[in-house]
Amino acid sequence: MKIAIGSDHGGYELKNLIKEHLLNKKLEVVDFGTESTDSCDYADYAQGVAEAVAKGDYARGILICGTGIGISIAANKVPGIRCALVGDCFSAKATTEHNDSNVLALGGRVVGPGLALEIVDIWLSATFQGGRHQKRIDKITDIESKYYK
Ligand SMILES: O=C[C@H](O)[C@H](O)[C@H](O)COP(=O)(O)O
Repeated sequence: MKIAIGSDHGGYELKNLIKEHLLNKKLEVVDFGTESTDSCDYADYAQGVAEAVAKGDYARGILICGTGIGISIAANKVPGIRCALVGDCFSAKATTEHNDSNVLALGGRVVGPGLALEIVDIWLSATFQGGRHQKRIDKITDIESKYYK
């Protein structure tokens, strides 16, 4: 599985930890930046990762900023992206099973490293359940089509 990962300065340290964790699991991970803790703008990294996932170049994306909020808002502007901001294990499983989220957002200043890695593992290993959930995702896509021509 190919995973695109990106962060702003507020998520930089957690991003490195997650990257190392995924590489140890022999997953293919490509880092879309940022490269340091110097102040930068989360929208730039959200766009890079979200567009790469939407194009189909990567199966999943992971985005981290200070809270996870700004970077998830930005990612969700890219058509085809279902970015879920997650801070607990129950939601990590549910958002794959129910929302088929293709991007995970985390808050580097919110969740500790242990919980963050657990969330990533649960999110990646859960399976989309389809059925009634697919119908609901189709309705999200319908909303997108109304605004993005
Ligand atoms: O939603 C936005 C993110 O949490 C940013 O990481 C945060 O706003 C950056 O804040 P600052 O520029 O004060 O480090």
